Amino acid sequence: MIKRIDHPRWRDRNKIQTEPVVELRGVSFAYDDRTVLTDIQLEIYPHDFYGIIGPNGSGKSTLLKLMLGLVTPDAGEVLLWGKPLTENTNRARVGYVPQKATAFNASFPATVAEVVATGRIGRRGLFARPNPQDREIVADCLERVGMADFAHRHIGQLSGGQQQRVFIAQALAGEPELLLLDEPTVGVDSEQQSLFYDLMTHLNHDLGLTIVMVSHDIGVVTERVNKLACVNGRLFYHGEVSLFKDRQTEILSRLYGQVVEVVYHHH
Ligand SMILES: Nc1ncnc2c1ncn2[C@@H]1O[C@H](COP(=O)(O)OP(=O)(O)OP(=O)(O)O)[C@@H](O)[C@H]1O
Repeated sequence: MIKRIDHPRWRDRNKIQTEPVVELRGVSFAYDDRTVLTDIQLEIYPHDFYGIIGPNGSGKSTLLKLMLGLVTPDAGEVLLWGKPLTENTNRARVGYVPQKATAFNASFPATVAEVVATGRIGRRGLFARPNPQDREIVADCLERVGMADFAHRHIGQLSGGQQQRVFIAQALAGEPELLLLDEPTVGVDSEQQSLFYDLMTHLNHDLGLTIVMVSHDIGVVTERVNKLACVNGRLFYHGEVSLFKDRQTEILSRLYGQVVEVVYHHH
């Protein structure tokens, strides 16, 4: 699975990448008549590890859904790799781990390997039988997330943190170049959380995967991502984390409407 991602254009990290992977141009969106996002303008570039933070109900998940084409903007445009989403034939290049993916019924009748194999559907079609290459990719993705030993266990019998790794493997099985994750560390203990971020850093640095992640935990996120969007109906900040940190108190108090103390976890 790495071969396709590990293309020379991904390897040369010093080369200036001019085309954003994701671009939102003046995007507004309402559920029925309730406006959730207004005039969102942002670009996400190859190799970005991009965090999205904001209060509850501020439109973070909706922002990801716009990038995925699960909802369509009322105004403005969403582009992936320079093409409007409506014309995009490359959705298979995007991996998605939705919110609460880990709230799994313990009796769900599927093994870890079967769940990860469903991540191949975008590549080989719904009814095609898995071939040896599919099986190799599934095994490789489980290995990558440290879950190879659990391949034949039932998904419902795993802990939240283990299930989370399986769903990341499922997304990776589609060989994405862009990985979108919605609150992936909710309900995961701090040790698993740290391992999760190590895995994301590995995928981002070593495989050149572009990662966009919604999170509540400002302290951890700002230690790990390189770019950040602060959203609450509109964008309050969008850009380098280093520049965010210089103005963090002011940005966060505008974003949350109160003074916010950021807790940093040191491991
Ligand atoms: N399918 C839907 N239909 C109607 N309203 C919705 C729908 N999905 C979300 N909303 C509303 O839109 C607003 C933004 O929701 P969204 O899930 O994008 O926020 P969020 O920042 O991800 O929230 P949280 O941090 O609580 O997960 C919320 O007020 C929510 O209640």
